[in-house]
Amino acid sequence: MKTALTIAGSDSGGGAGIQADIKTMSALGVFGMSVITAVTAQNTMEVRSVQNIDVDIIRDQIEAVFDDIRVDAVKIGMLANAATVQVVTKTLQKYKPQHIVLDPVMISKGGHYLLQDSAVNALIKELLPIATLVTPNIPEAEVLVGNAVQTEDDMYKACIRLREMGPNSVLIKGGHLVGDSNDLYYDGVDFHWFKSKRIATKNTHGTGCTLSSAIAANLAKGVTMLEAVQSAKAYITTAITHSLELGSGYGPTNHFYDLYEKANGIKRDV
Ligand SMILES: Nc1ncnc2c1ncn2[C@@H]1O[C@H](COP(=O)(O)OP(=O)(O)OP(=O)(O)O)[C@@H](O)[C@H]1O
Ligand SMILES: Cc1ncc(CO)c(N)n1
Repeated sequence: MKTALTIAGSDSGGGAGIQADIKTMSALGVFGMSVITAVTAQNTMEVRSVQNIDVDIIRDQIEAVFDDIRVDAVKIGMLANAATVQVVTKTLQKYKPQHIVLDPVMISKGGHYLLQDSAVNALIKELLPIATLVTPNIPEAEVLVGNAVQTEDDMYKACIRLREMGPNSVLIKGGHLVGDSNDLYYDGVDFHWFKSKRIATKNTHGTGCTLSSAIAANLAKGVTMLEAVQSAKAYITTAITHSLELGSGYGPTNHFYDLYEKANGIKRDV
């Protein structure tokens, strides 16, 4: 069985973070493993409090997995602070996984900081250069490139700038723009739009986590990056279409695999 490792924060509400990642990996038939960087007390409405995990146990979790189990792809989400960014980078450099999908999580939908401002530099200087793919949303892309990203033309420019910062490829997600929900991919040679109509729902908690985990799961199965992003976009679109009316805030996406299978005529390959 193919495997994927998520390095991210826990969301007690189950819609984002580690929980969304492992649900996505399982739905796509990949064995999910986790390194927890922070524990958030969170629901569909808010992040109430956060306990960051000590860097020693973060390093130990990564080593425990890699020293024993084959890791076909890594997904990185919430990293909380600069010390965590540094220990994750250093430990991954030791094991050199083939695929690292970096979702540069910064702020929750409710406005809570999930990455300290002081950690952004470390993320740019240390982690971006070892990423196979970086998947910022619009506000994250703006922070990383240092200027506004509001139009399609801005998205092209930001992709080029982000690629110069070191990752092999870039996917800027358009979920935060008005109009359709189109994501722009760039690998240094070609641009590619992954398009979907905007689905009229407030239940989009964890969409970024789900998308990046689906990409990592697909890469673990050995498809190309373009194919991995293409089918992950189909997966997230189905998961949002059938998102769940749970809680009073931003409800979670739906990882019921049969929906994805039916919507896309795809058969489970495990
Ligand atoms: N209302 C929507 N309809 C269709 N697709 C959407 C919608 N909202 C987001 N998406 C898609 O979901 C994926 C995640 O994008 P988004 O910009 O929401 O990420 P994010 O802000 O990092 O998510 P989060 O922080 O909740 O995990 C992208 O492929 C985006 O196009
Ligand atoms: C733990 C965690 N990671 C990521 C996000 C972003 O959706 C969140 N809300 N919580």
